[in-house]
Amino acid sequence: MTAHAPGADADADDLDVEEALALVKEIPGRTPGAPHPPDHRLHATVWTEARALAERAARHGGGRRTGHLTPVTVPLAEALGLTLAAPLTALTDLPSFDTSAMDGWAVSGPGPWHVREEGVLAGHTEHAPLTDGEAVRIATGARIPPDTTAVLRSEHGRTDATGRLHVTAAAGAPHTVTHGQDIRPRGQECRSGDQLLSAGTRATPAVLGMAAAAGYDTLSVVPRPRVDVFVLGDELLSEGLPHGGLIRDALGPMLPPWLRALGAEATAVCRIGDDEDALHEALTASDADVVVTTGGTAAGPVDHVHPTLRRIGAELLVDGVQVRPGHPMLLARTRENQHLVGLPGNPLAAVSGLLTLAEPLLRTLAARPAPEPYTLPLRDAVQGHPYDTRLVPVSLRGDRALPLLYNGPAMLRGVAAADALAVVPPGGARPGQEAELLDLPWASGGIGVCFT
Ligand SMILES: Nc1nc2c(c(=O)[nH]1)N[C@H]1C(S)=C(S)[C@@H](COP(=O)(O)OP(=O)(O)OC[C@H]3O[C@@H](n4cnc5c(N)ncnc54)[C@H](O)[C@@H]3O)O[C@H]1N2
Ligand code: MOO
Repeated sequence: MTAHAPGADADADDLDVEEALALVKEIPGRTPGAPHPPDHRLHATVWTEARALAERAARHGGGRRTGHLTPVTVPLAEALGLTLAAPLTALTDLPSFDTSAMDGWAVSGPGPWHVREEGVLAGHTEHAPLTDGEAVRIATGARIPPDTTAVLRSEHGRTDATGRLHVTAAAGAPHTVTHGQDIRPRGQECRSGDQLLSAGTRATPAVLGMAAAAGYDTLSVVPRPRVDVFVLGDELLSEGLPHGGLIRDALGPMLPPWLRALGAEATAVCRIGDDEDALHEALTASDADVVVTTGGTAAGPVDHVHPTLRRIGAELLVDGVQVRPGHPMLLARTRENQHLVGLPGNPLAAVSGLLTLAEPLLRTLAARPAPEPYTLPLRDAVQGHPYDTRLVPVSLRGDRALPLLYNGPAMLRGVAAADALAVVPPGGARPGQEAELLDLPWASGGIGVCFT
């Protein structure tokens, strides 16, 4: 199975005549073999630079040097998945008192010991000091009475008929009782004021547990960027079968959970037809940090994104990217604290725009770390575009990436079965060639982790 099948054919169809000719003939004045983009595409941004620009864009908005949104304080349970805005500093010693690590007896000095009447339970307040030769029953986690020298585990001791406690033997030798045995001393894990985690750490379930243990009720975190999604197009149906030239909206159901996996707060999708005034109204009314539009990015008669951006005086930061699919994608600063990512309408082109422009922008606003870049060899050859980077859905099989079919701009069939998108450089890739991979969030983090 290779990528030279339905999707690749569809992608080849997408080349204009000038580009297609460039595949087979040299351009005068150029080094043989070195392709040159046609003039009308020179303004399109190189793919890697577009990603860097999207990351930097966040740093300019609102005069934020770090690029991330202003931190907020939230209850622990609401911090899951967010980034800590301040170091997590212990508010207490841990353990906060000397505790027993085992169920058994707190003992003082060498045995045998006289056992006190009352037991000691976890969470109870301080007990009277032990005297030398004395023991008291103790539970795991209970506060150690003063002058305890060790804890004897319940399975290592027995009381005789007179109530005295003795160490039992194993394999002929008595269990040892060393000084401090099975006692967790106060401050063993940390002292009050110790830094447990640095700012920038992601609040995982384990971090929430650590914070609670260290005395926190709330955490200072970078909030999720709020995203409004505007789906453009008169031809879109929200239910039922395609009919009469109308098709199902594939992006409305896909974008909010995907944006959430990228760290955003995206709830409602606003369906706007091919109506320039409605788009203008929705855009000027939005107070979201980021607006994501779908469709209407090209130069067709009802492609209203560019005219609307001009109308509101937005600054175009990226206007077309040298990537397939998705080359008409755009990024604009609509106002001081708001950006707009214009995703092309073709569904896989929209995915490409999501990973090229929305991911770096949202990651920076949410103060998330950039994913570690990695590569794998491609199992099969992938046909390249002459000038543009290609993003091709792949399935990860052991230590190889298998390029998937049905990777044309209008298709989701490939990406729906994929674990990642392979970055294929201009000119294509040979079998076995290493390709950079962009993981799909559910493949790397688990679907539950991403979308809760
Ligand atoms: N003259 C040119 N035409 C086109 C160019 C070009 O460079 N010159 N680029 C092509 C490429 S590449 C793409 S991608 C599309 C981008 O078009 P738009 O962003 O303006 O999107 P639309 O025209 O609105 O739609 C394109 C296509 O996608 C379907 N679509 C739109 N929204 C959805 C949705 N939510 N769910 C499913 N499908 C959707 C729409 O019906 C169209 O078939 O422009 C090319 N044209
Ligand atoms: O057809 Mo277009 O390459 O952006 O999806």
